[in-house]
Amino acid sequence: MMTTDSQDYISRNLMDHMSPYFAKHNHHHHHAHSHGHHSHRHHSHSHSHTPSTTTTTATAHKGSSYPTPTPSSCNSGLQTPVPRRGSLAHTTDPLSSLTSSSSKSYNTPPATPPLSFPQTQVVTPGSVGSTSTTTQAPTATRLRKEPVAWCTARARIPTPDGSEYFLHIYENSQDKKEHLAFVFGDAIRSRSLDKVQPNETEMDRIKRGAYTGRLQPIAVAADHSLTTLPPFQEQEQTTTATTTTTVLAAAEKTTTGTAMTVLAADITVTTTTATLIQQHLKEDTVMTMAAPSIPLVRIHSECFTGEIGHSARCDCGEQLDEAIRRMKEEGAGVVVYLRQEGRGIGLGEKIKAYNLQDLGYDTVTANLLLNHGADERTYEVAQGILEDLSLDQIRLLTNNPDKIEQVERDSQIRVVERVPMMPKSWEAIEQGIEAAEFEVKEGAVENKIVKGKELDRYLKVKVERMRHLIPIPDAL
Ligand SMILES: Nc1nc2c(ncn2[C@@H]2O[C@H](COP(=O)(O)OP(=O)(O)OP(=O)(O)O)[C@@H](O)[C@H]2O)c(=O)[nH]1
Repeated sequence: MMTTDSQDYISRNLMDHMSPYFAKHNHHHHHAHSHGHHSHRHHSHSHSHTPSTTTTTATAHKGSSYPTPTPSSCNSGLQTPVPRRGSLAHTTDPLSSLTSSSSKSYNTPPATPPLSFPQTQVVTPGSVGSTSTTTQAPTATRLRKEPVAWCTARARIPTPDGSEYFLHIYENSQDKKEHLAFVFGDAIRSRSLDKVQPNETEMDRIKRGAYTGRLQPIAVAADHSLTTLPPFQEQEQTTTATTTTTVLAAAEKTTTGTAMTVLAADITVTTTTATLIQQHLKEDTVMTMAAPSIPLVRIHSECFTGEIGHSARCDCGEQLDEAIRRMKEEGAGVVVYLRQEGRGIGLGEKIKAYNLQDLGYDTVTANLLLNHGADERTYEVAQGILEDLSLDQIRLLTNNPDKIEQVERDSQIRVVERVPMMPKSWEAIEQGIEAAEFEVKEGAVENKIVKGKELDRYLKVKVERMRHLIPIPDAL
């Protein structure tokens, strides 16, 4: 799936072809390190996260009496010492004590990111490949201090049809949940994951997924001790590439003091250290990169019932499946999976809301009757994840205008296109066919579509009370 499309993107990592542990992936990646020039945006940590402004919010309803119902988420063998890079030990990062351990538990996230990012980063507006956009980023120069979200681990997930994606695990500064990103295609990289951490070894990086290409099995000793890795070799690497896109002039200092400079037009990337330099690195190469297309993104909120529980009360499972199917089809894209169950009220409260819905209250009113907002979700973490993936221009799969507004708010992220998600059962109605006859497209995991009276009512309320942009079929 990701043989051609992924080349449309600029490789954001300098570690391609790295060491014999990686299967050489299907193409010449290139090493125009674009992290530094990408947007480091200002983020106000001080503003509180107001609930959605979409609808009549909870406050007006708190404590009110119930109105009349109106129908309508190991390796003990890794002891063998792997040569450590002395230069990496010299860090001024005050957070280094938090960061050197590769056995950090994801369940106890630090209050601050594990990596020292430059204290202030001047961002010049615009980005790589900003050619075919309809919305322009603000022109003001922005400063930001800390990232909101950072990737702690990543691994390849093969899917039944033979395609695959990389699941990224994120920690963040806002809550203690593990939010996720399903990344399709090889070109979309996490800046925080790729950054070299103090004292880390090659194996540390492999364990947390900070490699490019694909891992391949190594000989494991009978006692399961780790086969000795060849010594790490530091060398200077210069990669030259030309690009047809406009690349911002930028400079970045990593935690190790590595200077990386990206110049416009003819990009010359020079690193003196930082990356795990491959012994088998090819000679300098020159290649032309196409302008990257704008990636498809789905910002999806957790829904246990709809995704795991086969519920026909909502179309959440179908939406997740459809988003993944489309990204497989395009060979690129990201599903940002936020642990905001029940529009932020949590599974237990959503279950209570379902009882009220069975009494006839609609999905919005049921939330309000439980003293919750109609929608308590926030999108700062999603913004942080998109920023970490260097995605500031996106095509967003959604029917929800509130989501678009919130993801763009106080950020340079721009939704350059909204890609609608028509519920399949409504699509069937529009096509004048039975839901059973609806042809589920190749690549979908579920071949059944969600349908029923409850779903129709839920969808209608989203249109009527939550501004969702889907046409209600005439037959309803
Ligand atoms: N409180 C509550 N939450 C629900 C209900 N049904 C689904 N959800 C949650 O709503 C979230 C999905 O929100 P949706 O409004 O379907 O979709 P959206 O993400 O806002 O909009 P789209 O991008 O257009 O799909 C998930 O967190 C679900 O758990 C419900 O009846 N009550």
